[in-house]
Amino acid sequence: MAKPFSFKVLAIDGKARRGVIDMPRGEIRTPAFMPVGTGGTVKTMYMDQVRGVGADIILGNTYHLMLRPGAERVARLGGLHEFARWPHPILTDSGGFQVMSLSKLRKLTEKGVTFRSHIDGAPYEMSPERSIEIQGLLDSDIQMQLDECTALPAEMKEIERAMELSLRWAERCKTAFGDQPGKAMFGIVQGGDNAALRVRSAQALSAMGLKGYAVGGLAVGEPQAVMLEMLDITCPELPADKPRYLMGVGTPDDILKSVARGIDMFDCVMPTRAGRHGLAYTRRGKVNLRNARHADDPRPLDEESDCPAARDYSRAYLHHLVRSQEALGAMLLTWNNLSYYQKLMQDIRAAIETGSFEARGAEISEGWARGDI
Ligand SMILES: CNc1nc2cc3c(=O)[nH]c(N)nc3c(CCN)c2[nH]1
Repeated sequence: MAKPFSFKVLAIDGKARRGVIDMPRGEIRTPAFMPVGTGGTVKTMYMDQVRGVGADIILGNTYHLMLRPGAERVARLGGLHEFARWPHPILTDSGGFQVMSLSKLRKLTEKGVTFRSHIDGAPYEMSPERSIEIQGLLDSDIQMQLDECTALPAEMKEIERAMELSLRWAERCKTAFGDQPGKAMFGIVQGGDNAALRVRSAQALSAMGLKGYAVGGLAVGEPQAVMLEMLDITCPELPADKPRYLMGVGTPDDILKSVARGIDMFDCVMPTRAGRHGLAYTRRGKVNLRNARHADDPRPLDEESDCPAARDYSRAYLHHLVRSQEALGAMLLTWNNLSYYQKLMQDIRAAIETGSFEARGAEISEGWARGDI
């Protein structure tokens, strides 16, 4: 690997950072939003469209790909980039979160987690070492440690146990990952909604000198205020010269407020999942195309957008597609939503560069509040 992994902070506005991650497969402009490509596909999108809306990196999932088509098979076929025809960076989640939220009959021990596939019930086990091995077979550029995400609300003792286990697993993942200059392994801060545990987790992970840090254990049902409070507590404990990735977040409002607290990377199924359910994200807020009020509306979603899905199709047509459950409905709305999310990130990056993040954020939020005429 010629080029090693590097992160540079180019501008700071308050606690918001504009940066760039440089990797052999390309650069990642931060703050960045990663479209979720769970099974090696960003559902209903061609990869050149995903690139076309401005995504620099997508997310893949160890859990899904190990079950189907299998990590060794993807490796035999040249790795995930070759398999899915996405030549740019890919971040893969480690599988722990997905095991706990999707699989059946799972058993968690110090060694790792054993579980049965939600697809065919076959038995599997996932240790920190196996998770890193699978992410290597996928040829993932940014690999996540195996962790245990505690569902909230939870007792402090339970949160503490999972946080400490995740720290031990971070050490094992660091050892298993070894020294791969062109790739990165990120640690994941746990600690639930408990300030002291969050600080302990962040400090212990920082001491491991990893290339990047995720804030996990959030967006699991807690109020936004609690999530933001945990960011206020956690971000200052993480190295300022390393990327910070808030896992599973979020709505456009979550993203604005989290960038303001020092987060650099996001992933969320919302834009893609909402697109498949008839929901459009626009600069004037959300539009539910299932609603009959759109049946005769000749206007596009956003005449000023540079995305054809937002500019060239009437709401009436989109309403028709959604009501008729036509595949094109999900395709156009997903395309619109990912385009809107990437435009939001582009606005955020530009605003931080010009020191106008707070004002621009207020303008963007007012656009949503004005609502869709
Ligand atoms: C939707 N909310 C949400 N919270 C998460 C926390 C973790 C978390 O604490 N750990 C890991 N490994 N993944 C998480 C994910 C999956 C991110 N694609 C989360 N998603």
